[in-house]
Amino acid sequence: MLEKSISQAVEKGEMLPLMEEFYTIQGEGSHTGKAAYFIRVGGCDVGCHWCDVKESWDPEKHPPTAVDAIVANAAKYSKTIVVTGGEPLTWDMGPLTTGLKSEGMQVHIETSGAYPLSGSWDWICLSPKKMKMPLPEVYEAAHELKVIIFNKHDFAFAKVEAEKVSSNCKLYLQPEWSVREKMIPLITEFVMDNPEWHVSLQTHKYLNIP
Ligand SMILES: C[S@@+](CC[C@H](N)C(=O)[O-])C[C@H]1O[C@@H](n2cnc3c(N)ncnc32)[C@H](O)[C@@H]1O
Ligand SMILES: Nc1nc2[nH]cc(C(=O)O)c2c(=O)[nH]1
Ligand code: SF4
Ligand SMILES: [Mg+2]
Repeated sequence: MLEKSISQAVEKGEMLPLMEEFYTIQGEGSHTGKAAYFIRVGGCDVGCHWCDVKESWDPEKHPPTAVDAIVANAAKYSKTIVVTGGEPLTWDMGPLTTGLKSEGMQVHIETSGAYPLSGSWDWICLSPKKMKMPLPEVYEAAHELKVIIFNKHDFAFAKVEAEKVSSNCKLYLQPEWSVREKMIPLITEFVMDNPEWHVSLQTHKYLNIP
């Protein structure tokens, strides 16, 4: 394909910079423990200093891949698909989610909410970041709010963020991996004092799976 037609296809969400795809167990949040096929789309400019997938940030490092091919492949593995990144909402998620849903799949997203909500989703996990705050439409649509706890200030941030989501949105606190030993006791205490919040751990890292 010519370079211009590739960039036009990416613009329309018909091609996406694909970093990796893998069949594993959802390790985090509400669907922890569920088998799912992960589609990791490259490109993110939010810039979390503790991001565990920094290799995803530069979209130029990931080949533009036709959405039809991504869908056909994913269909072989699982009925549950998790689209993550990078920041998937950098791109138009319409064609990808239309394709996945036409195959009867349950389609979940992991997002910072920093860009307009595109695509149609069965489950939206919103993980807000102070550097680039979520858009109002993503707070409204989120099924799950997952706040990463890196330091004590993040508990106050979590409370403010919980005011912005719908009343039936599930609330999770997840320790930033590198400081988990320090933060887990604080998270435990906070959740016992504020039982509307639940603990989320990156269980895939304990299980040694992708
Ligand atoms: C890599 S991000 C990709 C999706 C999207 N950009 C986002 O941040 O939600 C997937 C999830 O991992 C979380 N995460 C990233 N690095 C982490 C770390 N070092 N410790 C704990 N959670 C982390 C993010 O907050 C997000 O919930
Ligand atoms: N097993 C597993 N579960 C996950 N949940 C969210 C992940 C992500 O990187 O978005 C992730 C991941 O990378 N692996
Ligand atoms: S928004 Fe997500 S992908 Fe982007 S830097 Fe933060 S954790 Fe990493
Ligand atoms: Mg991950």
